[in-house]
Amino acid sequence: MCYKAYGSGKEDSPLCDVPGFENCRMKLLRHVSFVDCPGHDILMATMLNGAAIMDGALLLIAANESCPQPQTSEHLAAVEIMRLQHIIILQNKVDLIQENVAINQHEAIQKFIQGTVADGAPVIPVSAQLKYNIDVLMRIRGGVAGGSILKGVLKVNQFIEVRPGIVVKDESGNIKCTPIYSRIVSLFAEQNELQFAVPGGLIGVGTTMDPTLTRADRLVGQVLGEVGSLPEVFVELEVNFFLLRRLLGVRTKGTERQGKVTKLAKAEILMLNIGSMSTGARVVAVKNDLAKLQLTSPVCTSKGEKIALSRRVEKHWRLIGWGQIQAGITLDVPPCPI
Ligand SMILES: Nc1nc2c(ncn2[C@@H]2O[C@H](COP(=O)(O)OP(=O)(O)OP(=O)(O)O)[C@@H](O)[C@H]2O)c(=O)[nH]1
Repeated sequence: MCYKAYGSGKEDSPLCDVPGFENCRMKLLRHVSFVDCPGHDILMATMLNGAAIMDGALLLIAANESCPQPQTSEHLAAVEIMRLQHIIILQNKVDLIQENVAINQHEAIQKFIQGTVADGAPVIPVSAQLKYNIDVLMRIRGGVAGGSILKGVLKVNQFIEVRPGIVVKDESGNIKCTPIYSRIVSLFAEQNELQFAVPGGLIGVGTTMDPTLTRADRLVGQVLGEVGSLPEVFVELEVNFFLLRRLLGVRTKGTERQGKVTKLAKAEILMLNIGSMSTGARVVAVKNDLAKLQLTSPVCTSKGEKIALSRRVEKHWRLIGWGQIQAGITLDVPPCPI
């Protein structure tokens, strides 16, 4: 799936301009409204009223003045009070200054926002009057997924899916998942832009996904890979397990037995770590070293994978053992629509 921003004059379902999809129509998902806030200090209350309904802010800084100006500090304070977390800083009027002045001011801006809610926000040099870089601003960036590659190669322009994707419960309480389909638009390791990425280290995967999907760690523990290559999505696992004799890292006095790990009990709740996914699980059956575990959230994994088992002991999740997936119940995943 890909996303594009158009002015409100555009038809609701324009034709897609991605090569290969020219005959597909796009679907209108969201309207974005811009509210102009007065910069002058006597109009601060008006600015605050406006900020109360906003999801994000563009903070304009004039490039031909020193930074910070008193009103800029005040506006940034308002952004903090209103807890706006999506901020883009625009260094405007760059047409009026030399490049070295712009670079010096960029550094001053970085110093100014350090430790504030705007720390790490992109600073884009623009000229509103000459429309310089306005296209960069208008290009809504897709979501970025971060993680490590377990096997294979990821390439720019590759079509990918994320599993389990969007998980919902239907009216009867049954879990349903819909994988997210997308395309890789960029790959990063540290600050380096890559054309392809291989296992080892942390990779940032820029995608065409709606950024609200990747925000606030919503996709943590999900698995990303080439369309059609990912393992199944499980809602129940059958594992053969091994329990530790004692809890690790717990001090026990004398011959006290507090630290002993007791057997798994039917209906007890455990926490499982499977790959990078943590999920709760209810023990539905135990026989010798085999246990059936009903998962609180579905997990994309495969038979043979190792899992860590934790139990809540005195308000903390403590490692009590590990296991290996033998079998399980999988969800029917709807086929890729493309
Ligand atoms: N040279 C140059 N002038 C600009 C640019 N952007 C805005 N201006 C000028 O700056 C002046 C102020 O612009 P406004 O858009 O009224 O600024 P504002 O921040 O909305 O001002 P308030 O409404 O008082 O908050 C105008 O004369 C604009 O023409 C730019 O990129 N380059």
